[in-house]
Amino acid sequence: MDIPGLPARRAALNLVDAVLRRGETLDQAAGAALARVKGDADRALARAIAGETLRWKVDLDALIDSATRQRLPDDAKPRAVLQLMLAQVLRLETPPHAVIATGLSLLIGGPRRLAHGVFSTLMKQNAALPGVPTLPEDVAGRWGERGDAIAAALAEPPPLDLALRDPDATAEWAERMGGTSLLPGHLRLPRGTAVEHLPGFRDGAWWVQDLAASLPARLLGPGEGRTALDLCAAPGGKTMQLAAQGWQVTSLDNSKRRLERLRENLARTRLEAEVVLADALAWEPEQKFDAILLDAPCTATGTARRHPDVLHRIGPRQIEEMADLQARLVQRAAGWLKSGGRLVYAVCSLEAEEGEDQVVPAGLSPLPITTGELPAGLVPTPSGSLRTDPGMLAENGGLDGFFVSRWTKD
Ligand SMILES: C[S@@+](CC[C@H](N)C(=O)[O-])C[C@H]1O[C@@H](n2cnc3c(N)ncnc32)[C@H](O)[C@@H]1O
Repeated sequence: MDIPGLPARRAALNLVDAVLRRGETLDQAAGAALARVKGDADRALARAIAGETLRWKVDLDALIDSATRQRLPDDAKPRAVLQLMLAQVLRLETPPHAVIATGLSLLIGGPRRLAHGVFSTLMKQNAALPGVPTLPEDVAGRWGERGDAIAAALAEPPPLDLALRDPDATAEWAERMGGTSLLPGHLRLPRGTAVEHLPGFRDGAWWVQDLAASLPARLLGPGEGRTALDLCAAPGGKTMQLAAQGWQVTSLDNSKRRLERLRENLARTRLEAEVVLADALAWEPEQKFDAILLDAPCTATGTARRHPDVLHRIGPRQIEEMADLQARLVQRAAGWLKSGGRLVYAVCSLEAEEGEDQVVPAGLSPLPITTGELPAGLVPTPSGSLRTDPGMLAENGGLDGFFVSRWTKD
């Protein structure tokens, strides 16, 4: 018989292992890792332990190394268990006795004694984490001078952002839910707010969408019945925005499972789109579009606040692979645009290869983004694109990292 709380800790260990050793995302790993954990609360606990462990891993390792005479190998199980134990005491305020009972049960023999010794030493020393997580060295190198501000934004999970189906009702919803708004149609609620119990969820009055993620569709403006292709559309955040903005939307994605979520989202919000399951690298449309939104698959490093796994599983190989796929998708999309049409390219990545370094596709020219189209505090780049990162708008709770360009066919 497992002691109470042990399945959640074992699941957290498996989640972290799947990220660090197999390069899976936390979401991909969740299905198998959480299968044996009963109850929403324990599943949420397993995810929280794994998330905080990955968010603070460099600092947790430094604490562990400060308390061992001989450095534990990176892949040693006692190190992995100690990371989880420390994350619980130092980040989730779990009492040490509960952490010891559940943590040490994941080890046997010498490793158990070793982990107990290291943990006790650190507790006696009142070990603490710094105010801001230390970025892994390669990540800090990539993010350069913005690294410190971004790291500061990673210290806590982000607030909850909602996109409202009816932007004219923003003030009404803000008052009803006690949130703040940084743009019409945007509502920000405190972090940890449980989504399903909020008013308006069942009626489809809103959907969860980070402020930065809401900007690409806004940059296509009102649709007035014209056609828009949402390429790489699932689970449909931007499809819903485009439909709500009056576009006649075709939503394409190559993931059947994710398109099912898009369909559920459309049904809940009572918005419409034609849904296409296809590979954008092979598909050919019957007619051209007035607007195309390419929210391309990417490394998603801009979402590190919510998905701290990206701090550990994204490197030059993944970035290059994605940049190459994005360039091919952009080139195909450019050919499907009507003359005078607009193409918005977006990635939730902080990597220049996926953003600033992507070239204007042949046959299109830049349609610069203007300050007036953005929330207060954000400005376009000198070349008229938009670059956001989690360290921006810090006093308002930050936003995800995105890169967005807008082009037009002359
Ligand atoms: C960044 S996500 C899209 C998020 C979505 N736009 C939203 O706002 O909810 C990228 C999507 O690209 C899809 N994708 C990846 N490669 C694709 C391809 N070759 N053809 C079509 N869709 C693809 C993935 O299944 C994923 O749903």
